Amino acid sequence: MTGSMASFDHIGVVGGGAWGTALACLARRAGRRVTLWSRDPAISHAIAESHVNPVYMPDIALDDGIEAASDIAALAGCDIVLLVCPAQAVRTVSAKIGGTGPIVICAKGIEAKTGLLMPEVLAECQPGRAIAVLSGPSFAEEVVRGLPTAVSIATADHELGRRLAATLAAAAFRPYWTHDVLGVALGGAVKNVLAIAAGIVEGRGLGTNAAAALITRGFAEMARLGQAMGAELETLAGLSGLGDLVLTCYGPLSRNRSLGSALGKGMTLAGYMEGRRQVVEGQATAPAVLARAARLEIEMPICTAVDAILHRGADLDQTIRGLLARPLRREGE
Ligand SMILES: NC(=O)C1=CN([C@@H]2O[C@H](COP(=O)(O)OP(=O)(O)OC[C@H]3O[C@@H](n4cnc5c(N)ncnc54)[C@H](O)[C@@H]3O)[C@@H](O)[C@H]2O)C=CC1
Ligand SMILES: O=C(CO)COP(=O)(O)O
Repeated sequence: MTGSMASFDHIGVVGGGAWGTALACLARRAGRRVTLWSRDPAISHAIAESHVNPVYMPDIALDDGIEAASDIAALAGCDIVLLVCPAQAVRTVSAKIGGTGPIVICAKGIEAKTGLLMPEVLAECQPGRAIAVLSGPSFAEEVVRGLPTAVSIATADHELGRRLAATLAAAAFRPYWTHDVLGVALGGAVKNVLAIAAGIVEGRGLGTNAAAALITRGFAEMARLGQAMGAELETLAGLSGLGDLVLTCYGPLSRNRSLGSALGKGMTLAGYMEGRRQVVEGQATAPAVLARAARLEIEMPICTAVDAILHRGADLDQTIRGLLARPLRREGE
């Protein structure tokens, strides 16, 4: 089912970063009314009035007709709200969203202080409210440039999934829907940690064989944890899991991969992040993934290595040697 009968008309967007800006443009292309709130009012007003995001996407002309809200309360009247802030801010920001319409989580990560996935956080902050997760291989800049992109939208309610897909679909944007909320949220969170590892492989000059092995064995880690938590393998092997893993591990636009690449070239985490405003989700999510995996007794050697390099002062080359020297085993074990 497509067309106006099935769609929502007025879309609220929370967050004026790269992805919130891209989703606001997309929703305009899909023919919707769009109201965007950013915690930095200068950004939402520049998007609405000058069609540019001066901080997060300065070189790209944006779609017109996006309305700026100076108060998040203005989004209470929207039919749906896209929540597009960093994962670690989702709890605080979501508590301020009024109204009763569905909230579509577009952040990818795990809350560090609780180990909860984004839909689990929302269930605590907005109990009883319909929740969906939008995730998949989708660099914001390519979406704004109108390049073809496909994503997953997960929600427990099948009919809502269809409506959300119909609402956001545009000529070059193709959402698929699924009921596997946990699988979509988990895949998007774990891929960011693995993308840091892929960046290290690139920055350290370990070669393309190593990059392919990293993606494959990284996916095995994602699938092990995801299945133990109740996610479906089909989802993990889909756009929001394997699809986004491949994009961020190979795509130079990835901020997680770029951090890894800098670490691989010898830079420190603090040095890389200094003065940088863009979120690098894998940093905070790495320890949270491991905490969740430990509870289920799941081994995640690549994610463990990333966490050790980022947060435990582990030596990069020694950590890589350690991974390569792990006991040999049957593939698929
Ligand atoms: N950039 C991309 O290509 C994509 C990003 N995402 C996800 O979307 C989420 C947001 O990413 P981006 O927009 O790219 O990040 P960004 O770094 O470009 O922008 C982050 C936005 O969140 C706001 N923000 C930061 N802390 C906040 C707080 N405590 N309260 C309220 N607002 C706060 C910032 O002011 C900014 O508007 C992340 O979870 C990311 O993984 C998902 C798909 C694609
Ligand atoms: O999630 C993304 C694309 O799907 C963006 O990845 P980065 O956050 O690593 O830039």
